[in-house]
Amino acid sequence: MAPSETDNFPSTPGKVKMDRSNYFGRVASRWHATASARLLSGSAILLALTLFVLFRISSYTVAGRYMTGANSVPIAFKPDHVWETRVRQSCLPKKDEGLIVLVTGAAGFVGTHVSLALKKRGDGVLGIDNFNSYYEVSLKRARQALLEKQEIFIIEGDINNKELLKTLFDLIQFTHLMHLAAQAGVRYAMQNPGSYVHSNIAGLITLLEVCKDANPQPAIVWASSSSVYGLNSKVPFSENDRTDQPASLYAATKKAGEEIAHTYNHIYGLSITGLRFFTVYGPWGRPDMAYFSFTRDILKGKPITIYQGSNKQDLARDFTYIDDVVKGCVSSLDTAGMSTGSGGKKKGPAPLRIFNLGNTSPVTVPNLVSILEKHLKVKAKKNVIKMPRNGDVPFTHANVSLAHDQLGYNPTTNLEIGLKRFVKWYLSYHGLERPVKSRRL
Ligand SMILES: O=C(O)[C@H]1O[C@H](OP(=O)(O)OP(=O)(O)OC[C@H]2O[C@@H](n3ccc(=O)[nH]c3=O)[C@H](O)[C@@H]2O)[C@H](O)[C@@H](O)[C@H]1O
Repeated sequence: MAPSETDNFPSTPGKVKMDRSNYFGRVASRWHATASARLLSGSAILLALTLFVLFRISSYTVAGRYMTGANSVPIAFKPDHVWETRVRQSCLPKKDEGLIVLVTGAAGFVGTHVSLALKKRGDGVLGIDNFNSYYEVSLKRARQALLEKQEIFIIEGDINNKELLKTLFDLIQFTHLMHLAAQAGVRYAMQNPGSYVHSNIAGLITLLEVCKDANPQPAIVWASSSSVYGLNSKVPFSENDRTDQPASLYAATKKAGEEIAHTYNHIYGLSITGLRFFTVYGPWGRPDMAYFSFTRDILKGKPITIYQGSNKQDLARDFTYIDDVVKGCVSSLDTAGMSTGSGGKKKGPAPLRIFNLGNTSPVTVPNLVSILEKHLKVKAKKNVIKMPRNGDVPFTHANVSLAHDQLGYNPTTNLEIGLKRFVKWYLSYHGLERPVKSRRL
């Protein structure tokens, strides 16, 4: 029977339905055409099978030794002598009473800076990072090289790998966990929601499970986010303001993390401090953030998109410089107080804290762009559009009195100075002495 007209329409856009009878006829006639063709097809199948087996073996070996990617299932982990020695050396404090800190997300922006600061003052530091490809892996590798120069070892592994974490905690008595590994980015949550659940919820729980079983338990400091304030309109944001109206899945996972922290503190006596970071920026920063991607595009002469709120209001952020945030992190570790449990059992109440780490002076996005234009000596091509419904909030503004009182936190870097340092780093990292292809201001 002749095929009807509709049979030849694509079933899915881009996929064309095959005329099966003709297809098999064509394949059959080709198959019987010559003996050499048969031989060739046989070899191709054999080659494909060999390659498949080799690929399976090699991916098992690599993943088995070093771990798996962000969304894969962790598999067996076998440490060797060299690996153990590197772990022990990295964890060795260089001063009496030095902390021994496991830093998750150590190849990330904040993780790199915190690891360096701790090592510099003589603490033992071990990093763990899964080197996922959310943004340029080359930047994470460059940060890793920076840490290696200071004898900080980063284990390539995922925080969902419980076996790997248990191996580490059996090997080393960590006094503290600085948990900075996360799926960051507010808007990306609409594209890849699963990665937020994987890292910010499942990964956090895996870590807490291992910490509560450790003996002694470490004290934990971890990165929450200013985004938990969501649609809260009371300014400046204080720690006891509403955080039950998240505007993005990213914010919702960070808020969930705060509740999960409460549970583990309550049941197991883990000392836990959550830090609400306010749009942290600076050298070695994250390419997905506005100040970084704007710099890249302005230098390339590409237009940048600036979002505007309702009634054409400019969006504003309490941009916070990395050095100030690092001081807040280190001070949080120093003041964390002990976990009280052992063997999975709580022995008494332990600290449970939340702090804002912001700058206390919001700056609008157009102002951020003006400062960048000045430092880059290039005029930006601006495309101003209404803020899409993408999880963004109109503004953030931190009240940091609590962190000031309890951590001695005192941010001192304004956006003008912080961006100047960032631009200097950006140009030298990319080997650009001064902007090229630019329209001078
Ligand atoms: O404090 C946090 O907890 C979060 O801070 C950061 O989120 P945000 O404050 O959203 O920073 P960022 O993306 O740099 O956008 C800055 C501004 O530029 C605007 N923006 C952005 C992109 C663009 O193309 N145009 C634009 O106008 C945009 O609308 C916004 O007004 C971290 O990424 C996040 O991981 C989390 O840590």
